[in-house]
Amino acid sequence: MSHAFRKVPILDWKLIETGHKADFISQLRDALVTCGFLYLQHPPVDPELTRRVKEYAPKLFELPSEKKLALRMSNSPHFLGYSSLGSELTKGTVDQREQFDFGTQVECKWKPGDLDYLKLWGPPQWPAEDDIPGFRSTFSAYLSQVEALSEELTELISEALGLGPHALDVFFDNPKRAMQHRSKIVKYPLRDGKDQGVGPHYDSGFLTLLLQASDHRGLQAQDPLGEWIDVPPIDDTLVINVGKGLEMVTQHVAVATSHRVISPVAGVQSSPRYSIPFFQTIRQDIKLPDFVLRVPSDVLALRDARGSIGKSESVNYSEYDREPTGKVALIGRVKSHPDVAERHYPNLFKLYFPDAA
Ligand SMILES: O=C(O)CCC(=O)C(=O)O
Ligand SMILES: [Fe+2]
Repeated sequence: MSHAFRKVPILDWKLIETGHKADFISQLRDALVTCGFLYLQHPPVDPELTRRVKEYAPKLFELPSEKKLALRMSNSPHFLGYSSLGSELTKGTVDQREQFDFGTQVECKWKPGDLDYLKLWGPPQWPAEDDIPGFRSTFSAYLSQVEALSEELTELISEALGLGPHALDVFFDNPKRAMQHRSKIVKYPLRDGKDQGVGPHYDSGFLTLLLQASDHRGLQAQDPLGEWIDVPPIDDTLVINVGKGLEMVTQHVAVATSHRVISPVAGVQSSPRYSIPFFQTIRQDIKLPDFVLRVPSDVLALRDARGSIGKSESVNYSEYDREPTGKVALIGRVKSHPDVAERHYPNLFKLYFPDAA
């Protein structure tokens, strides 16, 4: 028997800042087990920085088309850059969104002869400073604060699972800041019908920290009974959700939840929706089944009391069973962005799109 969650829980970071960590951890455990989604209210990210990042989002898409296309993702073996409307697939269906993929700043370590997935991390394509003054430094400062928050959250999650605060360190490189986390700025334009902004999917890594950058509904999470639950924007919050990687290493105690975005409807809404997810990545070189955590039995009992998770139509990440995490991430990118794959990973492109001309 599974339980519906109906509403996404709201956790207040002020509990951490005012010495109520135990309460926060207990609410966190509950959210991880039952929902896999939560709002984090009053996150430790400078509100002024968040405000400026939100303000930049529409401006980025107002750049002239030729400037956007000069940053097209197919320039980049790292799958970083601009994707025009309709160029991305979720489970074979076109998503109605336009986006810029960025990441924390790293150099590409790949050299000829290395494994192909090592090419996945590398420098983002930034717009020219003159075209959008202050954007790069503002967004980089935001990413750095969200990255720090993601690190704090992984420690709290570890404690919520009854493990020491450092039990999840094994999933990150040392130093952590040598890793590339990804983030993107997404625009969902107005559509005429009930269009797929982004189709039902799970996130692949550990945690996603999402800033809803405009006042639109549209994001929905699927509860275990298959119902789509609204996750509307709430002021001064980030939406945090569990990815398939975290679910797997916690023996499915923390649950990855399928989610989607319905496009804003012309006539009902008057402007596009914007959002800014930050995807926390994990070390590229390990196979997750080799690193499953020894979660204590009282916490496993919470999972068992929750019951099984309903099957859904979402994209899944069965490759985790046999491939290192870096390869799983690369395969995910190949499936979503075939044009980039065709240019930079022709063998994988042929494997996943055998019918392409
Ligand atoms: O735009 C959103 O609110 C969610 C986007 C999302 O789920 C994703 O890009 O993985
Ligand atoms: Fe997602």
